[in-house]
Amino acid sequence: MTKRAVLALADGTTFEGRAFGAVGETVGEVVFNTTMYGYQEVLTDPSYVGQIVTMSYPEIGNVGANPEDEEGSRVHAVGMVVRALSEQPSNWRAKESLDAYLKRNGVAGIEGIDTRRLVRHLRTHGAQMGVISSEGLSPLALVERARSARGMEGLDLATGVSTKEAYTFTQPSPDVFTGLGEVRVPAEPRFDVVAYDYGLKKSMLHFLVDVGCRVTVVPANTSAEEVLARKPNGVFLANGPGDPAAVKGADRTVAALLGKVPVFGICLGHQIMALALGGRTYKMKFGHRGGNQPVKDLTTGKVEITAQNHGFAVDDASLKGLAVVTHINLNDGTVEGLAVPDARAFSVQYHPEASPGPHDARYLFDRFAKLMAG
Ligand SMILES: NC(=O)CC[C@H](N)C(=O)O
Repeated sequence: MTKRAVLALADGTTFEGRAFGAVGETVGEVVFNTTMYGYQEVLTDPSYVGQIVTMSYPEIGNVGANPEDEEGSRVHAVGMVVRALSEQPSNWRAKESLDAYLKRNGVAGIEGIDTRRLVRHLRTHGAQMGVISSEGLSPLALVERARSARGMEGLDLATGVSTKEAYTFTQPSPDVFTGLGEVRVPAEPRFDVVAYDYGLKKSMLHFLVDVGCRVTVVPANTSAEEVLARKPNGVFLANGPGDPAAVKGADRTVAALLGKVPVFGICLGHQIMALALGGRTYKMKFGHRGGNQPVKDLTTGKVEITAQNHGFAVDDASLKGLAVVTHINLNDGTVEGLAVPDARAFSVQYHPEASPGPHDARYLFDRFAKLMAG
């Protein structure tokens, strides 16, 4: 039996649909993702903590869910909005339907929504707080609830999802992804890398291993001294949820590492690196989420199609004299990458590990390996 559900936005817009996944109520920032596949990687990416994800592609759930495609240890998004939910998964890797998967993870979804209208609305009026509820409250009461919910700015969510203990990671990408022979993993690791876990995606670790790293993952609040005491060949700054400027002490810690060891940052890691250099970050109107964002590598002139998931960005002007902008987004001109050659440090706002998305930017992991090889 399908239950009626409502999606209410803080600006007063409401949508009616049917509940799927866990029944109940959830509050989060309503954002949209334009990727056509990979909804399970999206849902389990810890960068989506506190967010309700709208998939702009209309048919979602077709390939069900399976354990290998999880990027984090559970569903981290707090809600999901889709147009047409497929109840009959058709894929040899599927273990359960998307509906069952969300139920088991305790996350609420709403289907039957005009996601084209919703996405256009968010694009025009900006990402905003919203509520999904199947508890029979009036849409007006739900709008009130969305209005009084706290937004993303100033929220340190990374510290909460970071690992509590350090651990070592040595597994290359699973065969299902490398079976085409495109990746040759060195027999022996060549580099010891410390990875700061701000809410990392598993694929990043696999890709580091693929280029010859033995990775030690450490909690977000690990001091620079502790990291340097491990004598790593390089430090990796991972992705993560929330406002980069709110991650406690991270900018000072990274500032203390820059110049002492090669550094590579992705997404939240990139934003934290910019802050560590003295730059600024700001909240975007609706962010970039999807697998089709064009980015130009200014160092080679090449354009790559990239996977992205971010709601904050680095302020270009704030980097003047502090770092070189190496990549820009061709849709809106925002900063997509920076480098500090003297410090052997670089970072990108987008996701070279894709998952989901195109693999055009995989070369960046090799770039990091080359930097460490000296
Ligand atoms: N994927 C990420 O690391 C996201 C970074 C940050 N939370 C943002 O929204 O911009």
